This record gives sequence, C-alpha cells and structure tokens, in this order.
Amino acid sequence: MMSGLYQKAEEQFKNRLPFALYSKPGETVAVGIFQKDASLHFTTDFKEEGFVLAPFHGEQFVLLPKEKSDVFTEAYTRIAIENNNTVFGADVAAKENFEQLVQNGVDAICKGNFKKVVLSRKETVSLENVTPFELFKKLLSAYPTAFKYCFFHPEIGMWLGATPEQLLKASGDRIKTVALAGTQVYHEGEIKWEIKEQKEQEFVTEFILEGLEDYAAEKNSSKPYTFRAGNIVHIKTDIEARLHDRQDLEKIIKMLHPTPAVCGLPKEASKKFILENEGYNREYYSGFLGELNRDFAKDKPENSDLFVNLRCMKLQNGKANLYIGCGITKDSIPEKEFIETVNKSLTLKNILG
Ligand SMILES: C=C(O[C@H]1C=CC=C(C(=O)O)[C@@H]1O)C(=O)O
Repeated sequence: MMSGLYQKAEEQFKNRLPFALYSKPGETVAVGIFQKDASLHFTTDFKEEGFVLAPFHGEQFVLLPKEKSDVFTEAYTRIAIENNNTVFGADVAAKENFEQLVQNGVDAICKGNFKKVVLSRKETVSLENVTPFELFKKLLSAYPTAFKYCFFHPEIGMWLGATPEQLLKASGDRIKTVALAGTQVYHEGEIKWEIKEQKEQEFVTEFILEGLEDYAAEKNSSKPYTFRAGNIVHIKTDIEARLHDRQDLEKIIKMLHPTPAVCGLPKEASKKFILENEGYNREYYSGFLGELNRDFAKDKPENSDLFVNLRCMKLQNGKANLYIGCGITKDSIPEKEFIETVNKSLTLKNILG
C-alpha cells in the first residue's frame, strides 16, 4: 500500500516537478514540500519561507518557496533494516588518486598554507531496481538521529542523504549549531579519542564561538561528547546563543558555511585548495539544506532548521554517486584517510542494493 505522501511524491516525480521529502533527527514525521511549477527559484535575502538547497561553492541557493508549494506531513513507524552485505570492490585507481590528493593536502599544511582541509571523492555504485522513495524510506528507519531527505528538481537532479551535522537551528532570536570533527568506526564499549582528535574538534568549536562574537550574546557550549552516526562516531559540541538581531540570519549562515567539517581552517585558503585540487565538482555535497524561516510540520514561522549535506548521493541514470570526505591535518596518513572514506560510504551503501 502506498501512503498519501509517497503517492503525491511519485506523481510529482512523474510530472518532473520539484519536491523535498525529509524527516528531522529524532522525529517520526516525514514532511513533503511539493512545488507547483517547475521553475528554479533561489533565495535572495534569506527572508523567504521554504526549503533551501545550497551548493558547496557559489551563491545560488535553490529554494522551494512555501507560497508556490503544497505541504503534506505523515507519521511513520521505524522498521528493522537489514544491513545489505554486498561487498563493494575497492577501486585501485580511486584509492591512488585520493591518497595523492591527501598527500598534497598534507604538504600544503606543512608549508603553512592552512591548518586543516577537508578532502573528498565521488564514488559511483550501480543501483538495482530500486526507487528513490524506497531508498528514502530505508533511510528513515536506518538513521533515527540524522536529518534524512530526498530532494528532486528537474534542473538539479535527485539527491538523497542522512546527515549527522546541523548547520543551524533558529527559533526567533535563539540559535543552535554544532562543532563536529573526528571519526571512528562505532564499536561496543568505551570510545576513546586521541588528544590530536580532541584538539582538532576544539579548534572547530573556537571557530564557531569566535564567528558568533559580533552577532550573538549568551553563548553556551556543551562539553564535547561522542555522537553516533550509523556505523561511525564523531566528537560533537552543541552550541547555543541568542542573536542581537534576528535579521542577521543570512550573515550567520554565511559565516558558518562551509563549516570546518566540510571545508577547513582557515576557510578561504582551504576552500581555494579544494576547488583547485579535488578535481571534481562537489555540487550540493557539503552544501546545506533544510527549512528556511518555517517549521513545516508545526506550521510555525521564524523557525529555520538547516543541515550540512553530508552522507549524501545523487541518483543518475540507474547509478548512485556517493560523496565522501575527511578532514586532513599535518599528521594525516593518506591510506588511513582513504579507509575512513570507505567507512563513511557504508552509511549509504548499507541501504543500497
Ligand atoms: C566530510 C565528511 O564528514 C565530516 C564530518 C564529521 C567528521 C569528519 C572527519 O572526521 O573527517 C568530516 O569532517 C563526510 O562525511 O563526507
């Protein structure tokens, strides 16, 4: 049986009209935003209400505007998801290329060009007869603490993901964000972090707190803690503040994006390195997405809930392009970093097949 939400999404897709399906961390409600025309809209001043999808690089932030869309919500029940045990072969050329890229990043850090850079790669996996909606439903059950989504626009393509990183949550003049860094494969028992990883994560927290200095008062941050995202864990600090002026939302988003978890420190130098060296276009991977100025499930204005587009893929011609990256510092070992991208890719590979 197909529910109302998915029936609407199937029709919308058949008619090549834009839509976003999503569900927020910890919730069991899926929201669908169905744009009534096929035009490509962009944010202009961040005062619009709608669903936004921003690329890693560039200022063209795609918007599904509320006033041009129908909104549906639907509760769902999580079901047990079996891990797909397909073994994905290692691609020797991809491994060599990525390790060379990481080595170039380490060399640039040792020259003093920047302190940290997040380098990524794209991996293509064949899709067995599966619809984006079936994949989205699997994401809903597999990743309760992530932001799960399926986004389609005829001029952008079909993107899906389950991201653990909040970019910004804003409710009136209250904002929340996170500092995320460090990666390990999840295991039972105590998870220990090396001093090096703890320090790296502290830099990210400092970057955010400093960036908020001009815009916010009453800044509070939690102690760093271990946060699980599927088969892996990260170090995370929750940060909260009150804005002097709610109108500064755009400035804050642009200060945070792209975050040190997807770009590096300092931001401009690491971004330049990525654009000049990665050798492919990230498009919307490591951009951000989510609700702009409206909580659609609760139908409330002045609420934004934005996430960094991580652990995501673009579906194209029966294939899934997976995007995966990792933070590089002066001590990074290229082969270990490649293995880390393989581990992160399992978030999505586990639901493919
Ligand atoms: C860039 C990614 O992850 C980031 C988020 C958390 C931890 C990361 C790390 O340890 O490298 C990355 O910065 C990705 O999944 O593509």
